[in-house]
This record gives sequence, C-alpha cells and structure tokens, in this order.
Amino acid sequence: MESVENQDHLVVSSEANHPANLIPELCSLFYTLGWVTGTGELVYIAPSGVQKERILPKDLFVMDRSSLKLLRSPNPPIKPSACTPLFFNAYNMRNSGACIHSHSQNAVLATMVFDKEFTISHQEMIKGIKRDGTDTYLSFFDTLVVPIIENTALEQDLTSSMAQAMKDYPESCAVLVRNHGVYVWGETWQKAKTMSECYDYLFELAVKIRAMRINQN
Ligand SMILES: CSCCC(=O)C(=O)COP(=O)(O)O
Ligand SMILES: [Zn+2]
Repeated sequence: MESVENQDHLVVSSEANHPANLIPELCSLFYTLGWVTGTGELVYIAPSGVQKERILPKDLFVMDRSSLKLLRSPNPPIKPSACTPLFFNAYNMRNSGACIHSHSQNAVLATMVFDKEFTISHQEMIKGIKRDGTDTYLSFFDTLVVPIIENTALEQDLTSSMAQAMKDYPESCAVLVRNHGVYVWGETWQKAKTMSECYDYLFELAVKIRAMRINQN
C-alpha cells in the first residue's frame, strides 16, 4: 500500500480555487478577521493546533469522503483538525461542500446573551442566509434562528449534540457552540464563506442591540 505521506499530487495545483490553495488563503483571511480555524469526493482538512494563517498546501490532509480513508497526510505527521467529525456532520447530514469553524468573538458573545437559540429579524443581512435543504433564502421579515449547543472539553465530543441540533433545525446552516464559536456550512465554499460573513455580522449586531437596549418593537 502506498504511504499516505507521499501523495503530494493531491495538494499541488496551479488553480487558485483548488482546495489545496484555497484553504490556506481562507485560513489566512479568517485569521485577520480574528476567527481562526476551518476545511467532490475528496475532503481537504487543515492540520490541528497549528498557526492557521501560515498553512501551506503541503500541510493539508486529504480524506476519502465515503470510506473516510486518509489519502494524504503531511510529512512530518501532525493530526487533522479536531473538528473533522463535526465537518463530517455537515458533509453527511446536509451534503454540504464546505464547512467553516470560527472562534469569532461575535459568535461567542451571541451565545452568552441568548439561551437555547439565537434569533434576529428585520435585518437586511438575513437575506444572505439560505434555508438549508431548499432553494430559498430568508427574507427581511423572516426570523433567523440558530441553535446553541453547550460546549465540551474536547471538540470531538460536540459531534452528537451538533447532529441533534441539525436534526431539530433542518433549515439552519449553522450551529453555535456556547463560549466557543460557530460552525457554518454551505453547498460550496463560496456559500459557506458568504454565510459565515452574514452570520457574523448578525451576531455582532444582535449583541450590540441588546447592549444598547434598543427597542425593536
Ligand atoms: C485554541 S483551539 C481549541 C480547540 C478548538 O476549539 C478547535 O477548534 C481546534 O481546532 P483545530 O483545527 O486546531 O484542531
Ligand atoms: Zn473550536
């Protein structure tokens, strides 16, 4: 059997949007936003516990989506992101093409001021959020609802509660984790990124609305 450490062709591409080039670029962008950490038939996964803004294509793991077999591992061996089983919730339960995990303070603050669900309505940016499993987006007058699950000591221990929240909220494209951050997924990396930006904006806005005691009627 070929070594998973010598499959460099899987992470070499001249296409800017190839996951091998895109993931380092997005990790670098998310680092500048203070979010940090994130991820066909191949699943590209960032390494765990490293400085995400410095990731290079050669640092990525590549996994077969259906068999979960690791096809490529960086050399020297490091672990794939601890979020891998949570990313697979999004891939398997929603057939999504990309999942982004962020530790944005806006997401964390939202989990501190809301109880079981984050809600917001009558905001233009709500229109950037899809109703998962449908071809429609929320309207200005809809209420955006995001489930909040409790944090655990280890990232992988969030897997079942995230899966339960996804079953309970079939149209949500995100799950908040109390005092930790958020997972956002989409059918493409572009949709996952755009929705991450909309969610983050709305989390920040809702926290400020509460802090300023603005009455929304
Ligand atoms: C300071 S990060 C703590 C663990 C965590 O929340 C996380 O998301 C780890 O992600 P990684 O991709 O670095 O394994
Ligand atoms: Zn995390």
